[in-house]
Amino acid sequence: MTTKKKPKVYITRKLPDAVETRMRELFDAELNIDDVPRSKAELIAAVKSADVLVPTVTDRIDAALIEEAGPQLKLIASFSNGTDHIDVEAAARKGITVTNTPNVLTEDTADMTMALILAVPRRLGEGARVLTDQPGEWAGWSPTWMLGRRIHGKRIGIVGMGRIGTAVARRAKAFGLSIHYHNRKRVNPATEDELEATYWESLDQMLARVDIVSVNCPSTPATFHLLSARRLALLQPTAYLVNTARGDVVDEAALIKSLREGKLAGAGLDVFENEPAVNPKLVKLANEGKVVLLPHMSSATIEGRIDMGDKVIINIRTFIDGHRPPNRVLPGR
Ligand SMILES: O=CC(=O)O
Repeated sequence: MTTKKKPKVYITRKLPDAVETRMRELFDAELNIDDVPRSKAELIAAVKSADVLVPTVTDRIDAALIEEAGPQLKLIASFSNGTDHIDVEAAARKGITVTNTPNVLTEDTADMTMALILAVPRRLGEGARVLTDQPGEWAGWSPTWMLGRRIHGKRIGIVGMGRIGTAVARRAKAFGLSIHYHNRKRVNPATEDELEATYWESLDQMLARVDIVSVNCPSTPATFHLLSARRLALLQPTAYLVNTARGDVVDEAALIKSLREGKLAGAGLDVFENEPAVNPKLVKLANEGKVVLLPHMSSATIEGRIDMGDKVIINIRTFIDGHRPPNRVLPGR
C-alpha cells in the first residue's frame, strides 16, 4: 500500500485552534502561529513551494505574486467570503483554482449590519460613551436629551441583494422598515413577496427615496465607488449609510465631505478604503457622534470562523481528491 504524500498547505494567518489542529492532521500545514501578516517576500517564497495557498482578506494575491507561483501551486483556498484581494483572472490564466467560504458568514454579517443600522440613528455609541468616558457626569434621564431618529416605519435601500443583502432585508423587515433594493438582477418573486420588497432598477432613483442605505454588494471593478460623490449627493440629508461590504464600494472622501457638510445624517462603517488605516476625519466624525466605526468585524464570530475553516478544508480535500471543489470562484464573477 502506498501512502499518499500530504499536500503542502501554506496558511497566511492564525486560524482558530480547532481548524489548525485539523489542518495539521490532514495536511503538511505551515501555520502562522504569531499571526503577523506575511510580507511580500514570504508570500513569494510560499507560492514557489506550497501546493495550496490559504490566504485571507489581508493578503494581496495580485497578478505579480501569482506570476511567481511554481508549477506545484494549483489551488488558492481563501479563508474569506470576498475574493477582491485575489486576482482570480491571473490565477485562471496560470491554471490555479480559487475557492472561497460563502454562506457561513451571511447571518453574522447581517446581524452586525443590523446593529449598525440601529446604532447610528439611535446614537448607541454616543450614549455608551457618556457613561464610560465621563463617569459620574450623567445627570439622569431628560425628555430632550440624546434623541435619535426612529427606525420603525422608515425605508431601507439595500445595494446588492445577494445572500447577505437578503439576510439584512429579513432583519430590517422585522424592525418595521420597508424594503427597497437594487441589484444586478431581480431576486425571485417568492423572496420579493416574503420581504414585500420593492425592486429599483435605477440605483439613483432608489437612493433619492430611502432613509437608510445598506451596502451589501461585493467589491469588483464594476462596484468600485458605486456610491460615488454624485450618487451620495442624491441621498436625503436625513439619510444614513451603512457599509459592511468593502470600503472601496463607497467613495470615502466624498462620504466624509457629505457628512461634514450635513448632506447626510450619519454613517455606520465596518470597512474602509485603506484598511487597516482609517481616515482621521472619520474618527473625528465618530467623536462628534455622526458615525459609528467598527474594525472590519462583521463576520467575526467563533462559530463563523470555525465554519469558514471547515469550508477551506473541504475545498482543499475535494480538490486534492481530483474533484471540483464546492466553492470555486470563477473569473469575472
Ligand atoms: O470580510 C470578510 C470576508 O470576506 O470573509
